[in-house]
Amino acid sequence: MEFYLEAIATPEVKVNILLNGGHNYTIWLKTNSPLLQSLLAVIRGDSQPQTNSGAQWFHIPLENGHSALSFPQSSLVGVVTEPPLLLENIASNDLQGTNIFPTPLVQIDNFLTEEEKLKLISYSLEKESAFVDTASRTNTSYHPDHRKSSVLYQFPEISEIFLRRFRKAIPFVLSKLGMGLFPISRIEAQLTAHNDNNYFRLHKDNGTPETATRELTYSYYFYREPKPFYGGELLVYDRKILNSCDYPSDSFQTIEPRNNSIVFFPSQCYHEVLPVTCVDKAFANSRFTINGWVRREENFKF
Ligand SMILES: O=C(O)CCC(=O)C(=O)O
Ligand SMILES: [Fe+2]
Repeated sequence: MEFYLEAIATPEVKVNILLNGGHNYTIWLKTNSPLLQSLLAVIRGDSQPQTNSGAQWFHIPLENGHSALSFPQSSLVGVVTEPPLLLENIASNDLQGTNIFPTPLVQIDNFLTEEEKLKLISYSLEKESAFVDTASRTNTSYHPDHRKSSVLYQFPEISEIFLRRFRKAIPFVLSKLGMGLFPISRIEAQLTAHNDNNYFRLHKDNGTPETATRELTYSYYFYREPKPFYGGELLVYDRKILNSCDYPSDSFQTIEPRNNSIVFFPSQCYHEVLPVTCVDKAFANSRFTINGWVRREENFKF
């Protein structure tokens, strides 16, 4: 199922520009405005080097163009943004001679109410016959055993329960992960079941042209109590950059699929689901998830 939203992340950001000498000015900018990107690039220290013609300048129209704020790039000391836009400090990581980037990750417990979670469980059990094998969509002759699980792509009856909570969490989650806000084109969601000896081998979620706009991966876990399976941990790997390509590093975090918890991480990070052991093999005793991806608008670049 795919949900189309206008943009749940704030479309406009309040930016307080801090200049040398203690001056500051507040303006409002769209999250995808080139001016905002340029201001952030200067703060990050990755703007173009200055040319012979002298210092580069910012010229910012104010009051519908009746006045302008002009200052050289070198006067920009910082910006205060509301909501917070956090910058990934790639440059300083390079300086330290490391090409390993720890994956930021957030897991939130008690994401839904107990009643809502129970409703998701009984809904999933009612729909057992509508679940399909994931193998046909994911496995290839090259990787015949890449994934084993079953999935339900349509579940309109319960999407609202989940989405209500999900929408609210996004700005907090992006800020916790150190990811900037982005205009959201859509949120994808699927309901999966991992039963005995089901797994999903190492992969990342945005590695093809069709999936390239996925920015944020999430997985919400729910199942019957007492916990009817073991295994099924999610391993999320740190990133290793070599010759501008990224690979999973040897280091990873192990996420216990705690009942009624949701985990978030950037879609560019490699991860895998370890095999589940579900002794009685009953569908009702599966490790269930609602999982998916938050996509940015196609033409938006960080
Ligand atoms: O079930 C999980 O914990 C993650 C699933 C996953 O990685 C995916 O569906 O792409
Ligand atoms: Fe994945």
